[in-house]
Amino acid sequence: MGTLRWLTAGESHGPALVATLEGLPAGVPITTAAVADALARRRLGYGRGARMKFEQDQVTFLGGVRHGLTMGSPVAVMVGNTEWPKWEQVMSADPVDPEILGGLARNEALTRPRPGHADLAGMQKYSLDEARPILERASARETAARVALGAVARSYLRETCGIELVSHVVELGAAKAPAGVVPVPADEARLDEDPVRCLDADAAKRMVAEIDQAHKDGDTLGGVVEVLAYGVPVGLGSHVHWDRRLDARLAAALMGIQAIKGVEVGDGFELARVPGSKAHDEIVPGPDGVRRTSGRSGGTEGGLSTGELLRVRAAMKPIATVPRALATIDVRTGAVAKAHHQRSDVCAVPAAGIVAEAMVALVLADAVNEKFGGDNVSETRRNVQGYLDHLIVR
Ligand SMILES: Cc1cc2nc3c(=O)[nH]c(=O)nc-3n(C[C@H](O)[C@H](O)[C@H](O)COP(=O)(O)O)c2cc1C
Ligand SMILES: C=C(O[C@@H]1CC(C(=O)O)=C[C@@H](OP(=O)(O)O)[C@H]1O)C(=O)O
Repeated sequence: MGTLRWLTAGESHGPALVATLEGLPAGVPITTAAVADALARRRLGYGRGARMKFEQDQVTFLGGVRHGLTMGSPVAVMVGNTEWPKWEQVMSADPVDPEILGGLARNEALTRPRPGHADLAGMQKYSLDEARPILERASARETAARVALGAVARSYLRETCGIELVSHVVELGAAKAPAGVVPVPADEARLDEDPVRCLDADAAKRMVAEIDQAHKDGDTLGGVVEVLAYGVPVGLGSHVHWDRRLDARLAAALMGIQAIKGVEVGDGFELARVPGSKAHDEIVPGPDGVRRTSGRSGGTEGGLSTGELLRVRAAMKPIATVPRALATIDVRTGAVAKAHHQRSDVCAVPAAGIVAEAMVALVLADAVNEKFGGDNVSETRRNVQGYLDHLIVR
């Protein structure tokens, strides 16, 4: 909707993912190391599959950044797959000798679509009789490209508005963190050290046990992540049209993450179950300006940010590649079969939290860019300050 544009391309087992981000001002600090750190956080998490251990993300900026600062030109970043040599023939852009391909186990036709993945509907839509060309792009490997751009967006938010994000896992399978656990940005290192990125030690233990049990049972798990954004100024997004609403933009961005099936803003669905007197955040005067007595709205009202803590949640369904494979058909014969299964994550909820942070960062960066503009971050900063200094109600 706003003024930033971004795209990703690349397949799960291709040579690399690429991502571009257009519309940022000059002067946003970003380095290869900062992006690599963000990508390393996405690979963490108890329950991830073998691939996360042996593969690395190789980061290369291809444009838009010079000596650690953006230049105002499109930022282009490449995330290389170190697994590529094993897939060079299977995923070659150019035709490969069928005799060579025929001898590769890796190239075996995937004709038994997995319920819950994009396999079957993708094959039907694109008229393909095997799932490889579908799953390669449906795979959440693509989220590495988003996280790379999210690192740039986060830096922009920090530099212009002092916005800081933090995410955590609030539910995993049947295990729940106690209500009211609200991390601050300074908790990030502690969260990243926890195997399930949960701040409550007892809940974290129960979450790990859930994953162990699922692993034993040949099963998979989903969960719920929460993203918090501190320092969001009042007035991002707008009430004037559906696609300008900040809550709608956040929901679309979170729902656009692979396997996310539900989004809540603030207390979300719970708000539907309580009377108005217990659903809203009362307005009171305070020494530093108007304040709210609670944070139920999650920091948006009428599609606008309120200046309070922004809080959104995303619910992830369990991984579709269930080891104890689900019923399907073989699309070439029509016969009843078990879905194809290779290595896979048992649970990727902690990683989904890092991806959710990136998506929230990109939405907020877009909304900040739209409201405050500027061709250099110093100009954006002046615009932010000028706006805050002249707020009609403070
Ligand atoms: C970080 C992350 C890792 C994932 N890892 C796997 C995996 O190893 N195996 C799998 O079948 N699905 C995995 N998924 C989920 C699939 O990408 C997802 O189920 C698929 O795209 C279909 O989901 P959809 O119905 O939301 O499109 C992962 C998702 C995320 C966000
Ligand atoms: C590669 C990543 O996640 C992948 C996401 C994914 C899926 O189906 O979404 C399936 C798995 O890939 P593979 O089938 O090759 O083992 C995950 O490892 C990553 O996050 O970097």
